[in-house]
Amino acid sequence: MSNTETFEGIYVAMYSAYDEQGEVDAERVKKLARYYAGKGIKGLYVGGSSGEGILQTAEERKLVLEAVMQEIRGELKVIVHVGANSTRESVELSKHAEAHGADAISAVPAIYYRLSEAAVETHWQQMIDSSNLPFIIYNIPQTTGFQLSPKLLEKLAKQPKVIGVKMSGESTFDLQQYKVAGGEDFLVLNGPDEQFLAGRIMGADGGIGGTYGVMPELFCKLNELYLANRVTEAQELQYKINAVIKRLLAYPSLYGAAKYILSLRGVETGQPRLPLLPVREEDHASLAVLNGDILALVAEYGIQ
Ligand SMILES: CC(=O)N[C@H](C=O)[C@@H](O)[C@H](O)[C@H](O)CO
Ligand SMILES: CC(=O)C(=O)O
Repeated sequence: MSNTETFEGIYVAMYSAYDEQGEVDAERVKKLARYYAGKGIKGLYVGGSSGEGILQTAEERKLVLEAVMQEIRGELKVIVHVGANSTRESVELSKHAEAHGADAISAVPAIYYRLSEAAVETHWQQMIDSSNLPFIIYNIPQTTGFQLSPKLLEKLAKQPKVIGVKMSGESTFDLQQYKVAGGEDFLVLNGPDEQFLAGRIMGADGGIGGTYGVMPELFCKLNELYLANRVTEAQELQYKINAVIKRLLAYPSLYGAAKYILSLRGVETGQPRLPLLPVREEDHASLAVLNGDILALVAEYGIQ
């Protein structure tokens, strides 16, 4: 099977799961992974922006991945974000991911230092060389400040292990250029949830998203409508999804809001870790309304 066939589809960017003291809670991680396993998605993206990987120690990140693998290995594909500020730690996490049966690794460039393209290339290359897992570049220039050039992508993609890019930049033209630069079987996963449909039309093979976690069913449906060429209905659903995303983004903390919504469904994951702000008590009531509206949309689309 080709890489794109193997990995295309909808990936929930999984949130962190902490106990009430803010410690990683393996049981809660498992429960969260189990919740998603029943939703028709292709897989999970573990330890990315939504998963707060860069706010956790290497030991905590390992614990999270191990819990996920114990719970849903073989049921869902698992792409694990192993990017850390030091190459050394990223390599350690890559090896751990391979040892525990993850399906692919992925990484942002290192942050803080303004790194040259050569430095980022070396950083990624060490991870690629340290395991036999497929590698998916994570391009998110608005948070890292690093803009992946199609030239570097093309160079990296020549290696069989470099199978794709998670494109969180907002230009769908850049997305399409990555698709071209990567070649025939290069996987492009859409980042901005607000333009999933646009990304798909411009060449993405699926998506990984931070808001999918509160409405995975709706993104699966949107993907289905796209695949069935029902573009008008797909656009209508994307608009409805975007109204939800706009409401989510109006809170001081996207992940705080999303995690609170999950708690209303019986899936407890605690608060995000500082400096990401916790959900405010004064927002509980409006988040309950938002949760109701999401569930009504899911019902409207006839999804269980
Ligand atoms: C910049 C950023 O975090 N992008 C995420 C991943 O690509 C998205 O999934 C957003 O969380 C989402 O589109 C909401 O704006
Ligand atoms: C938002 C996203 O895709 C991530 O968690 O990395």
